[in-house]
Amino acid sequence: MAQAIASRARKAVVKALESECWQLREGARRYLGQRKVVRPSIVNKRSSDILHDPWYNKGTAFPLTERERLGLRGMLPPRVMSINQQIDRFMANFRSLERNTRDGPQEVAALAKWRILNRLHDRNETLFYKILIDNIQQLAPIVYTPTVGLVCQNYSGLFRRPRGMYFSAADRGEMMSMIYNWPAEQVDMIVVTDGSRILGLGDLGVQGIGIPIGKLDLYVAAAGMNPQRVLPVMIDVGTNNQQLLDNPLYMGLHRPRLEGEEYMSIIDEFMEAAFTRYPDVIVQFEDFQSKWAFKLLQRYRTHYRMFNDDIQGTAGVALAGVLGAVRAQGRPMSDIAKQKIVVVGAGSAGLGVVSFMKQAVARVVGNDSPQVQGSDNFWLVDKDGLVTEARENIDPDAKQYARSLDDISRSGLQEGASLVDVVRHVKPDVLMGLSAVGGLFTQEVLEAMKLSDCPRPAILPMSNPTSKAECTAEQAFKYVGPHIVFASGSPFQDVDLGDGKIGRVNQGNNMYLFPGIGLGALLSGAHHITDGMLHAAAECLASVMDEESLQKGIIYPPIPEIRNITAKIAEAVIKEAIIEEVAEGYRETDPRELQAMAQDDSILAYVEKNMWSPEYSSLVYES
Ligand SMILES: NC(=O)c1ccc[n+]([C@@H]2O[C@H](COP(=O)([O-])OP(=O)(O)OC[C@H]3O[C@@H](n4cnc5c(N)ncnc54)[C@H](O)[C@@H]3O)[C@@H](O)[C@H]2O)c1
Ligand SMILES: O=C(O)C[C@H](O)C(=O)O
Ligand SMILES: [Mg+2]
Repeated sequence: MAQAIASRARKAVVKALESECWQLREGARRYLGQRKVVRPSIVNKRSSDILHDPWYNKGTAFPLTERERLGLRGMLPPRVMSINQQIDRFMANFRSLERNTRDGPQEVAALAKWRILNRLHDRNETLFYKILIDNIQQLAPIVYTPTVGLVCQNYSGLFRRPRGMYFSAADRGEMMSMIYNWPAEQVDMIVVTDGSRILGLGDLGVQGIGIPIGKLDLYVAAAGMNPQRVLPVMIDVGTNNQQLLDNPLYMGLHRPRLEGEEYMSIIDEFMEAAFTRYPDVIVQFEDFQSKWAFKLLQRYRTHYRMFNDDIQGTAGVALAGVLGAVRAQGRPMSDIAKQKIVVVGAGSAGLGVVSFMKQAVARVVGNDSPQVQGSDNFWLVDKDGLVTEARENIDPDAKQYARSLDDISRSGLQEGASLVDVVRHVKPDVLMGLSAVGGLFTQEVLEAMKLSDCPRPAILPMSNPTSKAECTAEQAFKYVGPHIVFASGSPFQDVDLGDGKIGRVNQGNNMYLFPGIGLGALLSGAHHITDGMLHAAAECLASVMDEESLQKGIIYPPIPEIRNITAKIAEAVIKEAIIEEVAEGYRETDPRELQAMAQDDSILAYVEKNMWSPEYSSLVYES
C-alpha cells in the first residue's frame, strides 16, 4: 500500500515537473523567438582600417578584447567608454556649439550643427543613428527640413565626402554596370531625386542629393531600415538654375535640363539598372518637378515597387491632418465629406492631396455621390487664382479638380479669383498651403478665415522649408484666433496665447508616413504599392490620435513617438497588402506565414523584429 502511494506520488511529481518543463520550454521558445539577436559582424579588415570604416568603427567603445583581437591595441586612448558616455560627450559638444552660435545668424548656427552631425555620420554610423533616434525632435530639423534645404543650397561649399550614387546624362548606356559599383549586396530602399524642385527652393541641380540623404536618415531612424541597405541617388540631367550654371565651382553638369524623351530615357535606364541589380528594392521618388512627378508615377507604379512621396506621402499626411481637424471640431471622421477645403498650390503636392482626399471622401460617402462627382468640397487655387473649367491651357492633371462655372457664379466667384476672395466667399473649414510661396497667407487672407463658421478652422501652411511657409504659427493664431488647429510642413514653436493658454503647433510633414509606407511595402513584399495600402497608412496615422490631444488641437503624434507610429503604419500597410493579395513575403517569410501572422495578430511583432536598431555588435575577423 505504502509502495503504491509512493509510486503515485512519484508519478505526480514527474508529471508536474514535465508540465513545468513544457511551460518553461514554451516560455523560452516564445521569448527566444521574439528576442532580437545582435549578430556579430564579420570584418575582413583590421586595425586603423576598421577605425576609418564608419560601419564598424566604435571609437573609444571598442572593448579591450576586441582591441586585442583586431589589432587596435594602442590605436585608441586607453579608457573604454560605453556608448552612453560617447553620447554624453557628443551632446556636450553639440550643446556648447548651440550656446556659442546662439547670438549669431541662425543659418550659420544651423549649418554648424549639420556639420558636426555629418562628421559623426562619416565616422561612426551606429553612434550617429543612436543619437538621432534618441534626440529625433531636436535633430530632425537639422538632418531634415528646414536645415537640409540650406545644406542643398550650400552643397558645393559643404561637400567633403560623397554619400550615395550620382547618375548623370553623361552616363547614358552605362548605368546597368555602374549600379554594381555600389558596395552593398542588398539594397532595400532607394530615395531618388533629379533635383528639379527641392522643397520650395526650386531647381538646385546636383545639390539636391541632400534630400535623399535626409529622407533615408529618417528611414533608418523612424522605420529601422538597415543603413547598410539604403541608397540615396541623384540623377543629374542638367539644371535650369542660371546661378548654378554661372558658378564655376558647381559640381553638376553645366548644361540645361534634358527634356522630353531624352529625359524619360535617362530615368528609365536608371530604374532598369536599379531593379536589375536589386529586384526587391523600393524606390521613393522625391522632389521631382510636378510635370515629371505625375508622368513618372503613372509610368512606373504598376511595373515597379515605387511611390512618389510628394504626391502620395503628402496626401496621406494631409488627409490624416484633416481627419484630426474634423475630430477636433467634435465631429465624426465621416464628416470629412462636409468640410470645405481650399488647397493653395496645384503642383505635385496640392493635386496629390486633392486626388487622395477625394478618394477618401468616396470611401466615406460612396463613389456615386454628387459630392464626389462634382469635387464639391475642394477649391483649388494656383498662381493664376481659383482654378475653374474656364481656365485657358489648364494643366491636364488639374483639369478634373477645376470648379464648374455654374457653381462659382452661384457663389459670386469667377475664374482666377484671388485667394482672399476665395476665402471670403467659400468660408472654408480648412485652408491648406502647398504653393512654396512664403507669406502667401497674408493678414488679409487670415482675417478672412474669421468668416468661417467652423468651430475650429484648420490653417495648414505646409510648404517647406520654413522660409516658404505660407504663414507662421504666430500669425495664424494672431489673425484668425486662438481656436484654430495649426500644422506646418516645417517645425514652429508652440505659441504663447497669454493667460496660460498655448496655441499648439503640429508638423504636417510626410515624414509621418513615408517611413511606414516604405517599411510596410518592404516587409509585405508587395509587388507594387496600391492606393489601398496608402489609405491604410493614412487612416492608421489618423487613428492613433486620442480625443484629449485632439481637443487641445494636437492632430499629429509627438515626433519622439515617430518610431512606434511608423511600426504601426507599416503594420497597417502589410495587413492591407495581405487583404489585397499583393503581399509576396519578405526573405524567409512567405505569404502564407504573413496570413497566419495577420490571423493571430502578430504583424506588429514581426515589423518590430525586423527593424534595425543601432547597437554595437561584436566584430569577428575573417581574412
Ligand atoms: N509638408 C509636406 O509634407 C510637404 C510635402 C510635399 C511638398 N511640400 C511642399 O509643397 C510645396 C509645393 O510643392 P509642389 O511639388 O507641389 O511644387 P510645385 O512647384 O509643383 O507647385 C506649386 C504650386 O503653387 C502654385 N503657386 C505658385 N505661386 C502661387 C501663388 N502666388 N498663389 C497661389 N498658388 C501659387 C503654382 O501655380 C503651383 O501650382 C513645396 O514648398 C514643398 O516643400 C510639403
Ligand atoms: O521634405 C520635406 O520636408 C517634405 C516634402 O517632401 C517636401 O518636398 O517638402
Ligand atoms: Mg519632398
